[in-house]
Order: sequence, then C-alpha cells, then structure tokens
Amino acid sequence: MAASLLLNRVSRSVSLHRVGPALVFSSLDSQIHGGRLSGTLFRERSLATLAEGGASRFDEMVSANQRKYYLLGGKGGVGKTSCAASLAVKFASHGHPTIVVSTDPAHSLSDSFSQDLSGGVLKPVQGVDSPLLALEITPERMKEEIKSQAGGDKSVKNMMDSMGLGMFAGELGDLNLEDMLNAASPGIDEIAAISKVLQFVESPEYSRFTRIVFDTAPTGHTLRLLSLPDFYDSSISKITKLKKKITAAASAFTSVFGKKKEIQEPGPSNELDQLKERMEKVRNVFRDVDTTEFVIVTIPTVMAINESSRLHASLRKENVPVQRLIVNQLLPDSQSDCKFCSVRRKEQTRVLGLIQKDTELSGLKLIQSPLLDAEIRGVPALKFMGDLIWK
Ligand SMILES: Nc1ncnc2c1ncn2[C@@H]1O[C@H](COP(=O)(O)OP(=O)(O)OP(=O)(O)O)[C@@H](O)[C@H]1O
Repeated sequence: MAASLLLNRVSRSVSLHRVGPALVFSSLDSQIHGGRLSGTLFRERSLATLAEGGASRFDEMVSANQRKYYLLGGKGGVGKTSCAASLAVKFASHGHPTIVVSTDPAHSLSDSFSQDLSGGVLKPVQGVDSPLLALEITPERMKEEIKSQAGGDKSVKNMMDSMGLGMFAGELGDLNLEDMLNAASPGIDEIAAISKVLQFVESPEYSRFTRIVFDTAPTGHTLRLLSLPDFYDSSISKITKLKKKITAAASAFTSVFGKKKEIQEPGPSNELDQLKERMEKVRNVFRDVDTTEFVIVTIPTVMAINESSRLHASLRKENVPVQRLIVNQLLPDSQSDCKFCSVRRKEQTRVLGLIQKDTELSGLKLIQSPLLDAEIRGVPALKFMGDLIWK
C-alpha cells in the first residue's frame, strides 16, 4: 500500500513521508519533547534496531491449518487489546477465519477496532478480508439477566443453564446465587469465558474458525480463568463425595427410624461425568502446546517486567504453554533526542537487560514493539501495528 494512502487511513493526525532513504512516520501532536508536544520522527532504521531482539516468527503462527488458540495477557494498560486485535487482523488477512474474544470485563475491543462490537454476541468486524468475528463477553449484563430470571428463589440453576452448564446445577441447587455471583474465585467473568470456550470447541457452527484470539483481563482474572477447569474438577469430586455421604446418612436414618423411602444408590453420575469431560476439554485447550499459546504482553518498566515474570511462573505452574514475550511501547531511536526521551531510552535499555537476566523471561522469544506516535484505533491502524509486531 502506498505510504501516503496508509497514512490517511491510519489516522487524521498521522502522516508518512520519505525523507532521504528513511521512512518517516510523523505526527504533529504526539511526541513529548522537553515536557511539550512536538513532531516525531519514526525511522525505518529505528525499527530495524528494535527488531534486533528477534522477530515474532509469525510464519510459525500462521502456517498450520488446524485450529489454534492465542491468549494475550499481562498487566493492565500495557497494550494487550492492541496486540490481540492486531494479531486477529493479521490472521484474517492471511486467510484464517478468525474470532477475537475479550474476556476482560473492562472491554476495549470496540474502542480498538473503532466499531461497535458490544452486546455480548459475535459481531463481524468491518474492513477485514477474511471473516473476523469479535465478541466482548459481558458478565455484568449476564449477571443482571440471571438475577432477574432467577427471581426470588435465588437458585443457581438458571445461571448455570444459561451458560450451558445446566447439568452442574442440580448439584449446586441450594447455593445462594448472590454468593455465587459475588464470589472472588471463581468469578462469573471466568465462568462466562469458559462457557464460550466450550462453545467454540464443541459447536460445529464455529468449526471453520481456525484462529481464536483471546484478549484477556489483567493478570489475576486470567489466572483464575485458566485454573477454573481444575477448580470445577475438584468441586465435582467433592460433590460426588458429599452425595455419597448424604445417601449413606439418609440410608442410616431410614434404617433407624424405619421410614420407607427409596434411597438412591450413589452410582457414577452421568451428568457429572459429562461435566468433568467438558471441563477436561477446556483444560486441554489451555494446556495443549500444539494448539495453544499464551503471549505475555509487557512494557519496559521494572514493575511491568516483575509482574510478567510472576505471570510466567504461574502459567508454567498451570502448564499453560508460553513462547513469546512482547515488550510494547519501546521508544524508538531518534536523531534529535530530548532529555526526557534519552533518560527514558536509557531506562528501557536497562529494563531490556533485566529481561535477559530474568530466569522466567529470558528463554522466551522477545518481540519488541515500538511506541507509536498515535493512538492505535481502527482496522488500518491495527494492520499497521500488526505489521510491526507480527513478522
Ligand atoms: N505501541 C503502542 N504505541 C502507541 N500507543 C499504544 C501502543 N500500544 C498500546 N497503545 C495505546 O495504549 C492504550 C492502551 O492500550 P490497550 O487498550 O491495548 O491496553 P490493554 O493492556 O488492553 O489495557 P487494559 O488492561 O486497560 O485492557 C490505547 O490507547 C492504545 O492505543
């Protein structure tokens, strides 16, 4: 695409020119320069330097025809949505029918694509060649719907039914809905996300989608989401044990008081078995190195790197495959460096050094993503960012 055309499509405030041999990405209004705003020079040479840390090996990510899941996660505000959306656009541009799903209760997919993707249903993203569907899971709306459906009895059943987990409901029927909805772990956000994953895995309707990209919530939520299938698994075992105890107690009661009531023998429960199987499917999706990858997104600050290191340790413990680390918002080289920029650049060089020394992070493929001088909004801007990151 001609540079000037791209320029117009990326943003009204951004322009691309050729200055000598260098490609310049310039904006009139976004570079902080000595505390004031001034023009930016964003040079090809700078990008080449940034890319020295290693490319993403996008060829490996795009080549297989079989379904692949990519989960992008990290600390709040580091650029998870921009990276996830740009990856989804890139997959779609390479002919993969793709779904991008936000599991973050504070969604920003609509903002990122600059299109209305809200409402909790899959919506087609406009302006992309292959089919690209987007979904913002809306637990808040779901909570309200469930509460109103459940009415006065506060049963969990309606909630579980509405999420395709109805067979679990019989076992949990007496739990208080309010407690369940407000529970810290697992939360409804994670349950809603799991139920969507199940739909993608099981429903023939979605089988043609060969890439599923998750824009996940900040770290804590995401770790709960990944450990949820195990949580269910252990809960199912506890429920089965509890069922056996209750049946045994009821049986003792009848033998003492001679009450004639048919006691059900504690046999294997079909419904629970089915649920266990479905949870296992989700767990396998999250753990399968051939189909799934969690990409950690971070920024070049000590705090973000420390959190990324802890995140990788937790993912390793959960056996979730991780290969790539995106360091986003790196200040590119500039010929006319202001004091502020040179201090920041020194600091980010030091932080990149910390990554190399960090035992959790040093083994990952490092993808360096530059700080762009315009907000990344809309498909053209996401394509532009995607071409810088995913190569
Ligand atoms: N490399 C970049 N250059 C310039 N702006 C960026 C870059 N990456 C992200 N941004 C901007 O930073 C803001 C936050 O990005 P984004 O929404 O992708 O982060 P996030 O990690 O998903 O945030 P949250 O945790 O709040 O969901 C957005 O305005 C986005 O356009």
